Amino acid sequence: MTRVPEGLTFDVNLSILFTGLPLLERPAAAAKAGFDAVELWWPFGGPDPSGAELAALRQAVEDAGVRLVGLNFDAGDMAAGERGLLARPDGSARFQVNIDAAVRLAGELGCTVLNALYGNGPGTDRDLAVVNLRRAADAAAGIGATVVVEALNSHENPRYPITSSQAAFELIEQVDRANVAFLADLYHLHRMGEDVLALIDRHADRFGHVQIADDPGRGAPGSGRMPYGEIFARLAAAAGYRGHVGLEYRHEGPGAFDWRRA
Ligand SMILES: O=C(O)C(=O)CO
Repeated sequence: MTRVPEGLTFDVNLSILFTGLPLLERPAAAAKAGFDAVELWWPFGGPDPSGAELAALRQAVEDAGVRLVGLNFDAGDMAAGERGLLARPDGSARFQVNIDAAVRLAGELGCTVLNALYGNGPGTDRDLAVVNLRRAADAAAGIGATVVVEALNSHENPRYPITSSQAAFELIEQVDRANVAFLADLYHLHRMGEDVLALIDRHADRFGHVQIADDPGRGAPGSGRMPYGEIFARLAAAAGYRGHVGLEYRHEGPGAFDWRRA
């Protein structure tokens, strides 16, 4: 049972929840479940989808009456384990093509958070990542959006080089753009042994977005051992962060959001 204080707003990640439905039916399912905001990993097979594909997604989001509040840039073949293109010499051209399409879609839907995953090694190139992040940030600035950098856990992502809040902060500092911030995915950080309560207390003002799941298992809050009652209380009290909290957990069958009613 998890107490949710006033002042926290949640959105549903439609790439990990409602996956039993076709993509275009998921925004309406989120609305029916009581949400007015959703987020997405890049949902297309390539970096530059057709106008018809983009229009269909836009229509589905608008018809459902929800707002897109987070969108990942194309991160390669996520189902095959790829986790971003930013720093990959063989993926950088694809990332650059995607910047336009992702920023355009985000702009049309009023989405102000764009997540750029770094890319798996071996062979990632830090300088390339910095160049690509600056390009993405400069394009995102044109629609008033922030680009976020996420740390993933190394148990599930053994070849992903950014696996701590500190590593993400260092990259963000190196990029040196006002609209580049940290995506605090509390599940990944907790799996890496970080003290997520202390992170919220000390660094909430550096968060551009927050995502949650419980650890272990990446299920709903309450399914694992993370102190979500306290996490929510600290997030609500933190002076620095007033954005959405993305529900990025797996759940099969009914009851995915019962923890909110508890
Ligand atoms: O790949 C993952 O696990 C993510 O959280 C991507 O945003």
